[in-house]
Amino acid sequence: MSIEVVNITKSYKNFTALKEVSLHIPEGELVALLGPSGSGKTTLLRLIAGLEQPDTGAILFHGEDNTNRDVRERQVGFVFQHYALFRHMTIFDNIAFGLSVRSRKTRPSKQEIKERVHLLLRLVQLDGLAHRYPSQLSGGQRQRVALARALAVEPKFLLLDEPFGALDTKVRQELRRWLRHLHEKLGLTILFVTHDQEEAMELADQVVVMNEGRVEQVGSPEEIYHLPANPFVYSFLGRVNLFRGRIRDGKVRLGEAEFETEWEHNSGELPAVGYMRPHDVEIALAPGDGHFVQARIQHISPLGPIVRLDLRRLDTDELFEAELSHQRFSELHVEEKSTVFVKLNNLSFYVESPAATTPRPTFLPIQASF
Ligand SMILES: Nc1ncnc2c1ncn2[C@@H]1O[C@H](COP(=O)(O)OP(=O)(O)OP(=O)(O)O)[C@@H](O)[C@H]1O
Repeated sequence: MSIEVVNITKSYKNFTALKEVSLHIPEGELVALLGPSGSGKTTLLRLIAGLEQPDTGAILFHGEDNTNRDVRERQVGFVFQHYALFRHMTIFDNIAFGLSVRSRKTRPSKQEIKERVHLLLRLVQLDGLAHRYPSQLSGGQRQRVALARALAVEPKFLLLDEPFGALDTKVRQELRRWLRHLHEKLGLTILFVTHDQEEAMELADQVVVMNEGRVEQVGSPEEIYHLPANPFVYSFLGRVNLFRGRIRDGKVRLGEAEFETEWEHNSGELPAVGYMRPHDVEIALAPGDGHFVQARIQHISPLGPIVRLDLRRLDTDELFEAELSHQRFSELHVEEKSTVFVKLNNLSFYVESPAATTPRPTFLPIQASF
């Protein structure tokens, strides 16, 4: 079942939690809503589920308007961060709950319910635990029961709100792999909320990046990582260095480094910012071809598989980070206070749009040639 969110706005008193949000979630996709705390992810999920009503806009399931349908009519499966199983019920009864409370006309027979629950228990790899109570399971097992319970009523799609948020890293990783596998097996449309970019990148077919009640970008994990639409997305998806400079007549100057770009606006000189990931920073002991600037190593931190260097540019005084493999680091024979040459590689430039009329700045990514 596909989901269409059309121009939704939602306010609480005088606070606008969602601002003109539109989104298309194709049938069968595993989609992540990713954003910082307070960006509106849960609000959007609750509106799709029918737990809240939008001020304006519409929600369509498979092209059919569901905006005014109530939560039960929408046939959505939910799982929240805190598993919220019924503590006084066995695992079997928890999973069977949604079916056994149906009206007599639509309720399956006892035998059918039993078969379905056992099928689901096998699916979530918990067969044999039907007679236990939630307190006798681990956090990861409880969360799988919550998923089985959501699936029992054969929902049109699944909405998961930080489903693994309360679990430790190792269990989270296991459950992610398991959810991916489950999705492949069932082919169900799944929309899940996370503020963990690694979780979104690892699991999702499409990632929706949200910020301050708006959608900043929708794309595959590769697209949002390699072609971020604006500085917010760039910064949210991992560590990043910022180099501030100016653009004029298509040339960006960042301290002593100068870059040709395809910028064609005739708007005089404007501030431009270059973004660069720490793992793209190349360190050398002598300048080579390209854009090298000099920097002094302030601090060296060996961090598992990589070594992180904190550096200070000599031309602009800007601080930035580089991440090197241990092998490259040992080849360089550098130490704190060494001066090195840094290649400004793979920079993405953004200029705040001079024509922006909206209350928030729009950014124009520009292509540069090196
Ligand atoms: N019932 C409510 N009344 C008033 N404000 C609300 C209500 N629900 C949400 N908000 C506000 O709307 C904004 C968006 O909240 P929401 O829970 O959707 O964010 P989120 O992205 O899911 O954040 P988190 O990751 O922290 O759960 C927040 O500033 C929140 O305080």
